[in-house]
Amino acid sequence: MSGRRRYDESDVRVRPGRKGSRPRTKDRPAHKDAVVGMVIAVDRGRWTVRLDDRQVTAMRARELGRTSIVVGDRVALVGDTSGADGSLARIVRVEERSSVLRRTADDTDPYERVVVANADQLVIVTALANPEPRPRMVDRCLVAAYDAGMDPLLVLTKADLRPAEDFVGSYAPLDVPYVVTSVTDDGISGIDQVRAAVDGRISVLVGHSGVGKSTLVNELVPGTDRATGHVNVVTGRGRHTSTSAVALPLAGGGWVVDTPGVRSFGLAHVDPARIVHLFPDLEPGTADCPRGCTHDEEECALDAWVADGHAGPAGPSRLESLRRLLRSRGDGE
Ligand SMILES: Nc1nc2c(ncn2[C@@H]2O[C@H](COP(=O)(O)OP(=O)(O)OP(=O)(O)O)[C@@H](O)[C@H]2O)c(=O)[nH]1
Ligand SMILES: [Zn+2]
Repeated sequence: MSGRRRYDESDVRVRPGRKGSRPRTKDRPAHKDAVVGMVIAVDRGRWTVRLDDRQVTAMRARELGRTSIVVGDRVALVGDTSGADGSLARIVRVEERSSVLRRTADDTDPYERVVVANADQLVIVTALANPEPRPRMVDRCLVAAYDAGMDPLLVLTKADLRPAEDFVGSYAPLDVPYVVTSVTDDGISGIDQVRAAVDGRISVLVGHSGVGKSTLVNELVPGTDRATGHVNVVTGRGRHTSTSAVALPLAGGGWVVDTPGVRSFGLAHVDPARIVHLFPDLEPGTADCPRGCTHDEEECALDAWVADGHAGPAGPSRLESLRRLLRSRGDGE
């Protein structure tokens, strides 16, 4: 069954069927006349695809089997690609992905699934107060971003309620870029910095309810009202779309992908070595670790290495940050 294994781009290209149960079409057409666009919304077996000058509703061609096609995917379309009311195109190919962001499995769905493809930045929105920041959630997002090959950006909202210093301080050893925002009488202070950071890129926004994500999105994407289900902007359908990821066009080029239904990311597959690799100042210190060291255990050689000053004065706080990220994989928050 398709659900037993994780699909990736190589599956998309070479294995159209399910585990060989479906005979591969000998004459699989090259689809030279296909047009390529980006998936901006997915809703009940229909994909909304943005082409240069129009938006097209499409279905998945049978030859693709149950291949996952998600927001951000670049897909080739054939058939009626006019985008006219009631028209339906066929997705016949999914282009190779440059990044995949996975959400974690939940009780009803034991498999990790790709939620967004080809995004290059993960914007982690956290309120400085009301609701209280959740550092462990932020840590998990950071690991997910690094693992997906995406740049992280912290957006710290509601600075009018609490200064950002303490929170920023706890991330200083990680050197994560951040922007501080607050709603004022003249609009949102800090929004220009956010805009500059997302300009021309594909950014995925994550954050818990109430942190001010909609406030930011409404400001970044004029004409979007996330609270009312952004009906007109994307799918032309109703509110239910707001539980799945959706890509919204930025005025200055690029996209923000809102992920209302995504609470957590799958990190179980992340190899500790990949996290250590993000700490080039500490990495050489693992040479003396026992085989299979988790780097969060008594035998870990990093403690002595840092104590000997090899990682400089920032060593201890860097090691603490590394361990925090390593532990965040098991949090499941
Ligand atoms: N004091 C203060 N309040 C803010 C700020 N930004 C947003 N809010 C308020 O916080 C509340 C939640 O904002 P939303 O933008 O709806 O938050 P959200 O993250 O989209 O939350 P959901 O819609 O539940 O997903 C609203 O009452 C906003 O007016 C801010 O910078 N300062
Ligand atoms: Zn170790």
